Amino acid sequence: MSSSSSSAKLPNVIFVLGGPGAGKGTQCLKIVQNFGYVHLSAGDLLRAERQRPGSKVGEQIEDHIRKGTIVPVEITCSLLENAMIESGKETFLIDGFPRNKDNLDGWNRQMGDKTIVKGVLFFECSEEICVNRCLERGKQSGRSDDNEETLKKRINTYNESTLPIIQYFDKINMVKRIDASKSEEQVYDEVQSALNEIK
Ligand SMILES: Nc1ncnc2c1ncn2[C@@H]1O[C@H](COP(=O)(O)OP(=O)(O)OP(=O)(O)O)[C@@H](O)[C@H]1O
Ligand SMILES: Nc1ccn([C@@H]2O[C@H](COP(=O)(O)O)[C@@H](O)[C@H]2O)c(=O)n1
Repeated sequence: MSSSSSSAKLPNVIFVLGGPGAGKGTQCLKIVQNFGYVHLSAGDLLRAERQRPGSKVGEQIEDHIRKGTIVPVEITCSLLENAMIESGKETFLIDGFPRNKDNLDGWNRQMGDKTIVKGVLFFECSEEICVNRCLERGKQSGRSDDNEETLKKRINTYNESTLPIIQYFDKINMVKRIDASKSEEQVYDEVQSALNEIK
């Protein structure tokens, strides 16, 4: 992975991580409006690919989403890279990625020389709040994974596979912790301070 000072010409990336329902997508929308980043949600890209007529990996993606497990990085990273290229822009919030070691290793292989990772926004939130937010969202979202059974698996995947990735970034001082249990406005105040420090 390129460090923050390797080249001014490469696209800049901020990874956005946190538990399911922590509020990553909500805050990314606010950031886009005020900071001009392009928001790419790995989950949204996977859901769109799952629906795309003719997709060879649609069933595989659906299987992982229903089980709350992580899609192989070759699929997710290609979707991210294509979306980055199509946007024609140079600053990206990559939301919900890297979710496990396979994601991180795959990113480093495929994108490590093509991007600069500037930092990680970590939306810290209790399991209870995350689950409640997802169940509330599930009443309207139509998402096949916003239900109690899948949420147990998603939380398990988060604890076992994603937290170690956040800890890895923390050890190399790349993480900005945000208290995501607060109101949307309070969380966004913390987000702005964090982004100003990353820039
Ligand atoms: N600070 C907040 N306080 C209360 N509710 C919130 C807050 N932030 C987001 N929400 C609500 O919680 C739900 C989950 O938020 P959001 O979709 O942004 O989470 P996420 O981290 O992107 O989730 P996922 O990773 O599962 O896609 C949404 O219904 C959203 O409106
Ligand atoms: N890097 C990723 C991101 C997501 N997934 C799959 O999508 C599901 C929903 O993700 P959200 O970020 O929208 O909550 C997630 O549970 C995974 O099944 C993935 O495989 N890899």
